[in-house]
Amino acid sequence: MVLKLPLRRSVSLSPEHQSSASPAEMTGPTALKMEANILVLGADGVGKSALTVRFLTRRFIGEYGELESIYSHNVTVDGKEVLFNIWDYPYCKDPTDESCAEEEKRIQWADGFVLIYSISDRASFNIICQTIQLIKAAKDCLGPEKLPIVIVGNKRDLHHLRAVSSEEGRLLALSMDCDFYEVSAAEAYHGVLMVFHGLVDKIKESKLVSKRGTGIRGIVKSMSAVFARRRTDSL
Ligand SMILES: Nc1nc2c(ncn2[C@@H]2O[C@H](COP(=O)(O)OP(=O)(O)OP(=O)(O)O)[C@@H](O)[C@H]2O)c(=O)[nH]1
Repeated sequence: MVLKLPLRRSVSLSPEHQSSASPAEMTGPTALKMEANILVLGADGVGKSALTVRFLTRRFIGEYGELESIYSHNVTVDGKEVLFNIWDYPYCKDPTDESCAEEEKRIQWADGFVLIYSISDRASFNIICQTIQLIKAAKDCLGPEKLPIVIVGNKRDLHHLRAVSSEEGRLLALSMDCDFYEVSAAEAYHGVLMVFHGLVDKIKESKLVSKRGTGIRGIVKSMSAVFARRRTDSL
């Protein structure tokens, strides 16, 4: 069965869209809505569509066919409405492939990242680390700054086929300074909900930190201007 989602939408990667789609708590009387662009990445078949559809519709339908991979939907998080733009995208195996050339733009577009592997597929786990490096490089964030990234081990229900232990997932997340969840999109909604709500919190935090950073830079700049003026006045 192929689910027809009423919430599909095409999102352009043009610069105008990038700026309007960044997470903004718009001020003023008109709106107080936050918008979050989320890129869901992972190897083929790990459950990117299943996880996304589970979050947005609470349903698991088994097969996802050729669904378009961008969804926009309003969800209430902690009593506030958030517009989620969620894009699920397969791991780029061949960097010469045309769609891979857009990878950097997709990363720039995103405010937060959900990196999925399947606990029954070690190869899908092995690519998580390099995907994080790719994101950090594209976001020009190779230092200690924390990017809103969550690592998700999906298909937890397949414990008899487990190829990656929970401990390995947790350790990877710890070493990469990311959050970690193990879920089953097939079996439960709550874990999936936690993933996206947790990510929204991270996105909010990172926005606050960058705002604060700008604030401090602004204060330093204006203080230097004052002192420079005093020095010239006293000459
Ligand atoms: N047992 C189990 N199967 C799952 C789970 N999540 C997804 N699947 C199955 O895994 C298969 C792939 O799921 P998709 O959501 O299409 O995976 P995807 O990562 O979007 O796949 P691509 O679009 O091919 O990259 C489907 O048969 C799903 O039913 C899960 O939590 N447990």
